[in-house]
Amino acid sequence: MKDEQGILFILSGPSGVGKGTVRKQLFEEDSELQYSISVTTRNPREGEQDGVDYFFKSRDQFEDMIEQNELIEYAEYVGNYYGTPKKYVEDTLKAGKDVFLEIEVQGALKVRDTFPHGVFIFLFPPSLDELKNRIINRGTESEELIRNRLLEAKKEIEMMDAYDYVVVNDEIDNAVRRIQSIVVSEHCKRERVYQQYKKALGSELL
Ligand SMILES: Nc1ncnc2c1ncn2[C@@H]1O[C@H](COP(=O)(O)OP(=O)(O)OP(=O)(O)O)[C@@H](O)[C@H]1O
Ligand SMILES: Nc1nc2c(ncn2[C@@H]2O[C@H](COP(=O)(O)O)[C@@H](O)[C@H]2O)c(=O)[nH]1
Repeated sequence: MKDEQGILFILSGPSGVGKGTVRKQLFEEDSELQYSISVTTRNPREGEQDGVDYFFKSRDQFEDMIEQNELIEYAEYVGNYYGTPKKYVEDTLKAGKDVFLEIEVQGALKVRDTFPHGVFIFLFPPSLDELKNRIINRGTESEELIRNRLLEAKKEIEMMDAYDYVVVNDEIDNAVRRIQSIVVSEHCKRERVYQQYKKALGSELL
């Protein structure tokens, strides 16, 4: 028996740890989760598409969305805004489907306030050297931006105790398997709660 509401999963962690890579593989293998596409004011990277990777907006457009209360959370991260559209998340959860966010740490902590039953997963690098190598080798940021993202990473890693799960992204396949196990486990927990209620209320629920 499934809960009426879907479950909100939040994947977070420092820049370059592999959130996007792991999320893409997870979605190739798991069609049950719904990805919430974020809004950002940063410029598209080569190959990124509006409405697929992000909704790309100007700062004015983003600030209008803030004023109109259209975002569950937003953060200013290394000079650009990033935010999660409220309507898509609320409607999808209400329809009983699980929603998956991939966002940075300041924003994730704000989501806790409005979705205390969300499942917060911190993706952790096998080492800080490896984290640095991954950002550098991705080749999408200038040296200055890489330095700023690494400075943020240190602060972000300090916040990992606020999460429900920490998943090490040593190998992509391993990290995906771990997240899939979390998804299954969270469904089982909710199933168990339902069974307890069912037992307590007896035939009224049947
Ligand atoms: N397990 C892994 N082993 C080796 N390389 C990896 C692994 N996971 C991701 N990578 C590589 O690390 C780089 C950063 O990955 P990715 O862009 O997914 O990180 P991210 O956490 O989404 O970063 P950002 O927050 O900056 O968007 C990419 O070049 C990706 O191919
Ligand atoms: N607080 C939010 N953070 C978000 C959101 N969407 C993405 N992100 C995170 O921003 C950084 C930088 O992303 P990049 O694409 O420029 O590398 C990264 O940690 C993303 O996970 C969001 O809606 N809210």
